[in-house]
Amino acid sequence: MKTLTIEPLTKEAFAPFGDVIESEGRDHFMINNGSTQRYHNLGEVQLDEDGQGIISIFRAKTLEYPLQVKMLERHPFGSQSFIPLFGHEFLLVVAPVGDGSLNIDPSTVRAFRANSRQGVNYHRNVWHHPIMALRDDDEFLVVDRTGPGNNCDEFFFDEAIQLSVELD
Ligand SMILES: NC(=O)N[C@@H](O)C(=O)O
Ligand code: NI
Repeated sequence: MKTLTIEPLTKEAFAPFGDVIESEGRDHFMINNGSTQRYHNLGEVQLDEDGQGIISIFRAKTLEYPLQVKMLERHPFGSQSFIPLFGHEFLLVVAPVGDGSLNIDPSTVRAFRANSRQGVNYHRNVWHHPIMALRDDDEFLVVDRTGPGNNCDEFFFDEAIQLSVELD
């Protein structure tokens, strides 16, 4: 069974999948008469012409680890971001957009661990596992798309991929 190695989340490593939302090491400029640093345009909100951007909160239970990754999903009509509200680390499993077909090469699947000050923004059609909290009832601010059409494709692997992780 393929086992994923969990990589630390960095802007560079995650670039094929989307944006890392963080202030550490990022450019900023002063606003509000010098009282506030603006870390500008950290992520791109992507929408189709019929979509509407919305803000939600996800309260997530932890999954059973080690996790058998059986499926990934993608959102063809818009990006989806997850920003932790309680400052806890969380896990990501992703795969690149590929050729656009409803298929994922298991060798392209990667896992990342977000530190306590990072969020992510999955770009349109980037394959990802549904939110994987590492604390029960953890909460995430979610910016994504609502509108007509089915905005969630799922792909199930012939053989599950193992994700082992040390819980806090
Ligand atoms: N289904 C839903 O809104 N959540 C997923 O897209 C997810 O990535 O957690
Ligand atoms: Ni999603």
